[in-house]
Amino acid sequence: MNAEQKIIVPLDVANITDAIALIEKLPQVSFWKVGLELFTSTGPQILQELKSRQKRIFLDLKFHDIPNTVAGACRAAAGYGVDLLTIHATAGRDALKAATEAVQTGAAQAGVEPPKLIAITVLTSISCRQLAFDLKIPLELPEYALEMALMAQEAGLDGAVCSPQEVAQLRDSCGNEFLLVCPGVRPTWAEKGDQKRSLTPSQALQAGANYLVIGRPVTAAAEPELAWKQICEELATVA
Ligand SMILES: O=c1ccn([C@@H]2O[C@H](COP(=O)(O)O)[C@@H](O)[C@H]2O)c(=O)[nH]1
Repeated sequence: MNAEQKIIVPLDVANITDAIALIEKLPQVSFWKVGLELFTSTGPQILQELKSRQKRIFLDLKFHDIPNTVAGACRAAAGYGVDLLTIHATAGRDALKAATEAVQTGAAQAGVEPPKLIAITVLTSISCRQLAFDLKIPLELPEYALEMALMAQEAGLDGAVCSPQEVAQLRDSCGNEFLLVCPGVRPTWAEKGDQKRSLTPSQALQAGANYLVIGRPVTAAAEPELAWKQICEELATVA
């Protein structure tokens, strides 16, 4: 896989028209992420649009509910034939196990390949201070992220979502087969926005990420194609 194929670009737009415009503006992007805003607005129609263009799909719905409910949602989502699907690790061990089984059932019923199910460890918009003082978690953030990843791995998930700042530690502990997907990636020239635990694309890849989720540095750039090219050039130096 070349460096370009390791970048996932989020379609964080309000409607199908804006989504298609963005997909057509960036024909080089092979892996798109559909998140809460767009899926809530369009439903599965956007997945069909991406499939008709032979794109890979990360369906980032971040399920977080009781085991029976996340299992139902995972069965339905797996039936769409997407490549990656998310659940919050903090849904708990039983929910993670139920979700793992449900993606297999849902995909088999629909006759498609099951998605890789990956767990959100700690949102990249959360700082160490917020974890301690707002969420009252009495562990250091990297340690907590690792505990969440290990629980997900024990429950049978395929990987985790973590910030680039924790990816090296998770890679060491979870091994090379465990998928690690990093949002919160920022080239030196980009605004951080609400991302609190960033590294650059090359640093994130060198630290052990399988995939980088890079949104606004590309999609909100004055020239998205140029921003994409700059990121690919940076990654080519490490890949
Ligand atoms: O911990 C997480 C989990 C998911 N995300 C998602 O990734 C993208 C990041 O977009 P940027 O514009 O590059 O900030 C976005 O869709 C989030 O929902 C995350 O940022 N952190």
